[in-house]
Amino acid sequence: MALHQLRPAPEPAMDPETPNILSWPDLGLTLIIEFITQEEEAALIAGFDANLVPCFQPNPKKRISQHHGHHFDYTTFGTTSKITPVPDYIASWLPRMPIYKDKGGAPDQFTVQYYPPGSGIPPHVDTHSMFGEALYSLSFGSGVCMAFKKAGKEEARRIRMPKRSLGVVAKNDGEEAKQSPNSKDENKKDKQNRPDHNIITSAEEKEEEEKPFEIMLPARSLLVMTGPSRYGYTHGIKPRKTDIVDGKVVLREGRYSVTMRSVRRTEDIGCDCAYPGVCDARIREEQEEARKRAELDENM
Ligand SMILES: O=C(O)CCC(=O)C(=O)O
Ligand SMILES: [Fe+2]
Repeated sequence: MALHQLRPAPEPAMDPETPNILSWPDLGLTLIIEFITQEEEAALIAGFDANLVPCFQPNPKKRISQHHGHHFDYTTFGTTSKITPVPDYIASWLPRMPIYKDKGGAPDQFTVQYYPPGSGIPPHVDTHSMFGEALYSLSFGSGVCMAFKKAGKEEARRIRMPKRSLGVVAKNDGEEAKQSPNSKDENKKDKQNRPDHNIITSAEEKEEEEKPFEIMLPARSLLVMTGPSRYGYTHGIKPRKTDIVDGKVVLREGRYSVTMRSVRRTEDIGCDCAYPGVCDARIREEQEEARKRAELDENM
């Protein structure tokens, strides 16, 4: 993302009692610095590496993901029926996580990803209907700038495009190298390297209603997205080799993250957020109504 396309990041609020917590209350965004220790970080890296499929030859330009707990489904952007145990290198610090009972409760879906320098993840909104409100991202190995953009007309249009979202198979964005030692099926299904979630690619991002801004996520920090940042903004990582941190160009290094979500129970599936334009639940309802209307018209 060229610098001129960005707006300055909003200033975080800081409580002198907890200087390691930055928050953007208007966005529902919280960043906890040094959430895990260096030892926990080393254990996470060792655990991830040990979990790589033997002889797996990763594409050095693509990110690699591993799933624990409920497995992420790259077809529906929800979860598969597969559940595997959460490894100790994650379970050990989980009790320290801030849990919001009214925002989905404790996470039970864990995606660990490795981003080689230069790689990223396209701007997207994680599926509203499938996961609880609070989304967590723990960064380790290295930091990275994450871009946020208020979803506008363009995002609403894109999310309605066939094969881009709403539980239909998405097109290959060539971004992610998938390997999961736990599931050959997932690898097969994901052969085409499907993007995560409701992807809004940047290539045709023309009409910028509000420019994106970036926030630096340092190694060992925990980002929590709720409210507007979860439901009404896209988040993503621009594929590039450098970031600007405190006005200085910083070379990116390999970054890992654990994305944590809580899977909504069947009776809770749905969404009544304030962002119907980019809400898969509302769009599905909208499309269902349109289909019924068309059927009625046909029968008249
Ligand atoms: O790597 C990250 O911090 C975020 C990944 C993400 O947004 C996702 O998996 O939905
Ligand atoms: Fe995401």
